[in-house]
Amino acid sequence: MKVLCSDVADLICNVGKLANMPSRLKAFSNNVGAFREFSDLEAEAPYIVEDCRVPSQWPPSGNVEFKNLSVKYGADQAYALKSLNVVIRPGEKIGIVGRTGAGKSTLAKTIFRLLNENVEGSVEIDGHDISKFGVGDFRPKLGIIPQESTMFRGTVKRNLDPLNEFTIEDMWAAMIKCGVAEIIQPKRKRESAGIGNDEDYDEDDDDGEKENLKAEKERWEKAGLLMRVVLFLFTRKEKTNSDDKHKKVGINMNVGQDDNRFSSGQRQLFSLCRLIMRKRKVLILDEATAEVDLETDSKMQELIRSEFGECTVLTIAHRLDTIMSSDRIIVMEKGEIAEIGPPQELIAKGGKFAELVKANEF
Ligand SMILES: Nc1ncnc2c1ncn2[C@@H]1O[C@H](COP(=O)(O)OP(=O)(O)OP(=O)(O)O)[C@@H](O)[C@H]1O
Repeated sequence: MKVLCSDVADLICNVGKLANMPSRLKAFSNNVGAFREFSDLEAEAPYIVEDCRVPSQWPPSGNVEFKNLSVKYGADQAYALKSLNVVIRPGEKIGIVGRTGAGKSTLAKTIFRLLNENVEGSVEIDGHDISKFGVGDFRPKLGIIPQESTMFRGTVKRNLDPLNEFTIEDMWAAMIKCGVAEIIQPKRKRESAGIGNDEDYDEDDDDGEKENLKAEKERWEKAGLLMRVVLFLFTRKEKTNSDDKHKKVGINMNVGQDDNRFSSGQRQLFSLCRLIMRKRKVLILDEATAEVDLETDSKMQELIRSEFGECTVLTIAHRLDTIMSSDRIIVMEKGEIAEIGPPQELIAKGGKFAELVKANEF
C-alpha cells in the first residue's frame, strides 16, 4: 500500500511533464533513427587482426615512411595524393604547408588509415606496413590534435582519462602546463583545496553519478509497472537538465559536447593535455593552433618542443611562425611534394616555400 501511495504521489508530480511528451517522443524516434543509421554502417576496416597485433611499446622510434603512396576519395575521383615518397626520421619535426586543397590533411589521414579504399602504396612506421594492423590496435599508439577538437559529455577527468590510466597529479600537471587549469579552477582555489594531493577529487563523488544511479535503482525497484513506464520516460531527461552539473569545478566539472564555456582554441589545449599525458612517439598536429592567438600558439609550440623532443611530429599549419622552427618543411602542391628541406635552405633557394613566405600565404 505504502509503495502504491508513493507511486501515485510520484505519478502526480510527473503528470505535468506529459505536456512535453510529443517532443520527447520525437527526440526518441530521432535517436532510434540515428542508431539504425549507425548500426547499418559498414565496418571501415578490421578493428583487431589477431595474427598481426601491435606490440605494446610500439612504435619504438617513430620512423615514418610514405612509399609510393597515392590516394583518391572515390574510384572515379582525381588523386588527392600522387606517388608520395618520403622518409621522416625518428624525432624529426616536420612542417607541412601548401595552398588549400593541396593534400595536407589527406596526408595526415593516411597515417591514421582514415582512408582505406582507393589507396595505393603504403605507410610504414618503424618498418611496419600499418595496413596490416587492425585500426583499433595501432591508432591509439599515435597522437593527434585534429583541426577541430571536441570534448565529450562527462567530467573533465573523464575527458582527459576515460580509461582511468592516470593519477590526479598527472592531469593537473598537464592542465597547468597547457594553461587550462585556470579555466576549470582558479589558482587561488586550487591552492586552498591542496590540489596535487588527490584531495580535490573524491572517487565516491565522481560526478555525483554513483549516488544518482543508486537512488535511481532504488526508485526503480520500488516502483510498480505504471510508475516504471513514467520513470523510463522522464528520469533520464531530468538528470541531464540538472543545474548542479554546472556548479562543480576542477576535474569534477561537467562539460558538454558543444559546451560554449570553452572556445575552440581551449578545446585544442585540452587535446594537447591528453597528448602530454600519453607521450606518443608519432604525433600529428593538423592546424592544431589555428584557433588560438599568436601568444598561445608560440607557447604551444614551445611546449611541444620541450615535451615531445624525442617524438616525430608532423605539423600542418597555415601560420608561418608555427612551422618555422621545424627541422624540415614539406611543401604540398596538387597532391604532390613540391619541395622538401630545412626552412632556411628553402627560403635561400627561392622556390615555392620562399614564394609562400614572401606572399605570407600561410
Ligand atoms: N571527403 C572528401 N571527399 C572528396 N574529396 C575530398 C575530400 N576531402 C578532401 N578532398 C579533396 O582532396 C584534395 C586534398 O584535400 P585536403 O583536405 O587534403 O587539402 P588540404 O591541403 O588539407 O586543404 P586545406 O588547407 O584547405 O585544409 C582536394 O582536392 C579536396 O577537394
